[in-house]
Amino acid sequence: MRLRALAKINLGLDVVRKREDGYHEVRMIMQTINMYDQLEIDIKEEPGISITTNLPFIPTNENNLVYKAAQLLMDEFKVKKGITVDLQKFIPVAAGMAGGSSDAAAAMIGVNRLFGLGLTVRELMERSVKVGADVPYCLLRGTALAEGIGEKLRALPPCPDCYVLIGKPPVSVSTKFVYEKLDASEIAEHPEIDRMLEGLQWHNLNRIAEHMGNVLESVTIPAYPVIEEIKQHMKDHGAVNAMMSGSGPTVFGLFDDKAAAEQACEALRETKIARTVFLTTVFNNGGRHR
Ligand SMILES: C[C@@](CO)(OP(=O)(O)O)[C@H](O)COP(=O)(O)OP(=O)(O)OC[C@H]1O[C@@H](n2ccc(N)nc2=O)[C@H](O)[C@@H]1O
Ligand SMILES: Nc1ncnc2c1ncn2[C@@H]1O[C@H](COP(=O)(O)OP(=O)(O)O)[C@@H](O)[C@H]1O
Repeated sequence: MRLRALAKINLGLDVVRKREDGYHEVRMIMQTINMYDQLEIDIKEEPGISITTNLPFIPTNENNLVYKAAQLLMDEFKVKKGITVDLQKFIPVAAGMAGGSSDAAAAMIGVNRLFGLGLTVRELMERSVKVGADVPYCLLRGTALAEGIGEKLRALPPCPDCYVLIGKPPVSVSTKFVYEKLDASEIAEHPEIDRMLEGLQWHNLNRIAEHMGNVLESVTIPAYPVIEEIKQHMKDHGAVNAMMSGSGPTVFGLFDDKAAAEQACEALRETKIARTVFLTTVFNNGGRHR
């Protein structure tokens, strides 16, 4: 069975407070984009989970989020057989795009279908937060408000169609490191998530873009100033707005004009400040995972 694991960007990311257990309560506007990893999942007679991948530096053992997600369901339902998973990664790793979380979500969809477990997407979402805070959203997809640690989700009116330019500098960022460095009581400026919600309600891309903000930039950008350079480059080349996604270091720029987006993409490639440069669109089909 072949499945696509789609990447996300955070159109807005606010941190409300730090909890006793170290996790942070957030208010985020999530958006799925048309950039994806591909999973080929099949049943094998012998028990166990065997993972192969095109990237030599990511784990193929129980540290892979695909392994964790599949094992969670296979243990609960006492599945006797095993699975093989071939994971073709195209989403940048440790980039703030939820690549691993989305692979985990796809693995849960796959195991549920292959073994006929009969769980609804909602039931998978409830279990998936154990694998990672972003996994429930990766199961839901589309435009959504995420609260709690990211697992309390409300589907929102879809983000207006637009072009999304991705630029990832050649550095990797650990989500844990960024949250640990953030002082939640000292956030200078909180993004106006409610204004963004209005923008979505009115289907107004400019209104949404105007209020984009990510409090984690205050940790990641001082560590990697190249992020600011990429943002500025996108804005100078016609982006309606540009911002860091999640804990970074990936920057995305939103464009309402295809020609401008293509020119900005070419110009960013030429600078070589970003290693991965990719032009895509927002994904709003929702519904069925394929
Ligand atoms: C920042 C965000 C924004 O969408 O995404 P990424 O940059 O990772 O893509 C998420 O909040 C990341 O979610 P996710 O990557 O699933 O987090 P987890 O694996 O559950 O947690 C990794 C570490 O981040 C911290 N963490 C995570 C989520 C949260 N709400 N508060 C936290 O403090 C915890 O220290 C945890 O040990
Ligand atoms: N399926 C997976 N794909 C990518 N990384 C994974 C996966 N499973 C576990 N990891 C580990 O998780 C770390 C962060 O993964 P990733 O999901 O790409 O980060 P982010 O959520 O910031 O985009 C990596 O450094 C990698 O070692």
